[in-house]
Amino acid sequence: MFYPIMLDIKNRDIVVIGGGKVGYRKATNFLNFEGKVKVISEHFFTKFYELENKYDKNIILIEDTYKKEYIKGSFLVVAATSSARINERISKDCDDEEILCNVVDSLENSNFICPSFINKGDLLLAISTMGKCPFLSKKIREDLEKRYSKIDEEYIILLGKVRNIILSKYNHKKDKLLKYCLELNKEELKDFYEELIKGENI
Ligand SMILES: C[C@@]1(CC(=O)O)C2=NC(=C\c3[nH]c(c(CCC(=O)O)c3CC(=O)O)Cc3[nH]c(c(CC(=O)O)c3CCC(=O)O)/C=C3\N/C(=C\2)[C@@H](CCC(=O)O)[C@]3(C)CC(=O)O)/[C@H]1CCC(=O)O
Ligand SMILES: NC(=O)c1ccc[n+]([C@@H]2O[C@H](COP(=O)([O-])OP(=O)(O)OC[C@H]3O[C@@H](n4cnc5c(N)ncnc54)[C@H](O)[C@@H]3O)[C@@H](O)[C@H]2O)c1
Repeated sequence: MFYPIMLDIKNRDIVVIGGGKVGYRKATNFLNFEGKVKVISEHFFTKFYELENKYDKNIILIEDTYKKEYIKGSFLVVAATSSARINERISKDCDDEEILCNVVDSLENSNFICPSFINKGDLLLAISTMGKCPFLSKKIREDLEKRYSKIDEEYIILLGKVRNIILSKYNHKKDKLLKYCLELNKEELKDFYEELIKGENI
């Protein structure tokens, strides 16, 4: 069973082995969450070189065949080569070193998996099928993106501020007020925030 967890990967050493499209997707997500990513691969998908420009010191590309020394001391590993045999070996090496490992072609050899997700400011929605059908996770992600397209970073920050006022000043009717807030669009929520501050009509 895979337990959902939010992991702080800022400045943590993450090793991705395999520089193809799948390795690229995983590496990009780790970089966006401020991890330090080392990618080991015999060849690199061209878009990797754009990551070098964008993320500078947070990404290192090493053109080589996998060796165990590359994973030593790392926080997380992703085995994303096109060789099932090598991916399995990486998983065993990670077990020996007690490092968490995601193997992109084998659920059985993975002790963590990557969900599909939507991230807008401090809102994070993650979807997983426990590995049964990643394509369904992707489809649900796309549907949710359409459904919640109006939610953005500013809206979440504002909602956090409104909630703080409700909890501190109107705690006795917090359920009713929080429910009401979620019916408002961003502009209406801004007005409601002002009213809460002034203590009007609450
Ligand atoms: C969600 C997402 C996140 C991400 O990658 O970060 C993700 N896979 C995505 C896409 C995708 N993956 C595959 C296809 C082709 C269609 C198909 O086969 O279904 C597509 C669709 C596409 O690419 O369009 C093929 C595939 N995937 C896995 C295997 C191996 C196996 O099943 O054993 C194979 C067969 C490989 C082969 O050909 O041999 C395994 C895994 N893929 C997972 C995650 C984990 C379970 C997630 C869950 O619980 O749902 C898990 C277990 C491990 C992991 O990778 O962490 C990302 C969508 C991101 C987005 O766009 O939102
Ligand atoms: N989990 C997922 O989301 C998902 C999705 C699609 C495919 N897959 C699986 O992921 C695997 C990788 O897919 P891809 O499209 O990125 O493949 P790809 O062929 O584009 O890339 C694989 C990379 O691995 C490198 N490589 C191979 N052997 C190596 C070794 N011994 N040491 C270092 N590097 C090595 C190659 O140089 C290549 O750059 C596929 O085999 C497929 O089974 C997983």
